[in-house]
Amino acid sequence: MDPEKGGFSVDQLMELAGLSVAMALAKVYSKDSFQRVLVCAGNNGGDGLVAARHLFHFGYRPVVHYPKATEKLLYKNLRRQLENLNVPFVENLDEELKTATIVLDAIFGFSFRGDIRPPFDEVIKKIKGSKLPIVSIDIPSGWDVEKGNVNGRGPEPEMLVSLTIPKESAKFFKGKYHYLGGRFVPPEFAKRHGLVLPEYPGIEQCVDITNWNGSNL
Ligand SMILES: NC(=O)C1=CN([C@@H]2O[C@H](COP(=O)(O)OP(=O)(O)OC[C@H]3O[C@@H](n4cnc5c(N)ncnc54)[C@H](OP(=O)(O)O)[C@@H]3O)[C@@H](O)[C@H]2O)[C@H](O)CC1
Ligand SMILES: [K+]
Repeated sequence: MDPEKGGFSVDQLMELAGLSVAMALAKVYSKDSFQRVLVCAGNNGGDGLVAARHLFHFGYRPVVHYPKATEKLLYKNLRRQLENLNVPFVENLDEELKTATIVLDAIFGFSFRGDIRPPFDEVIKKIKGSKLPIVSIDIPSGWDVEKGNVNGRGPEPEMLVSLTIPKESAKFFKGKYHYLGGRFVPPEFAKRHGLVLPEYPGIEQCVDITNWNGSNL
């Protein structure tokens, strides 16, 4: 456990974040019309792998493109969990984009810096070039964390699922649906850091913030 993270292990945060992403996606895109979810995961895209697992259990048929697999135990376990469900790990993005109904962008988050390096430059180019709706986790991949889609490098997703609190760049999001997930911020912590969080309805793990004007928006 890392006291820096308020006593949560990374696995815990990732599980809750990934669950909230799967739930948010499922609220907007029904499994009957959007069954085949192409999850594109970056080397740190653990929440994408978690979301893929939950989407499988919700009745979707996810496939995962994970071109730079991380060898840390946490990530190996997340892979094993998906393999045990026979969720395919796919290589050929061009082929998969022909049959997918939606893309879940779990490539980069708030630690993305500089120019997009291989193999993710191609991945981002391909998902951008497809006509499929894109759901981005936390920050659309390739976007500057603060300034947004600098030089149009990243996709313009139809849906954004911010985690814990919308990041600076979320104010540049022009898509249709904006949700917040990661329901684990202690109220005292939020108060100390001046974070204004929306209220989660009932027992939900995510909240629709499309028309909300709170922190960073
Ligand atoms: N956002 C939240 O509130 C939560 C996130 N959670 C989990 O946290 C990780 C995200 O971890 P983070 O380290 O921030 O990772 P990123 O997704 O931003 O990826 C960073 C790695 O990407 C590589 N990188 C960075 N810049 C580039 C670039 N220009 N081109 C190519 N690759 C780049 C870099 O790796 P290298 O080894 O290649 O240097 C970075 O390490 C995520 O898994 C979430 O699950 C929590 O779940 C909850 C809250
Ligand atoms: K992302």
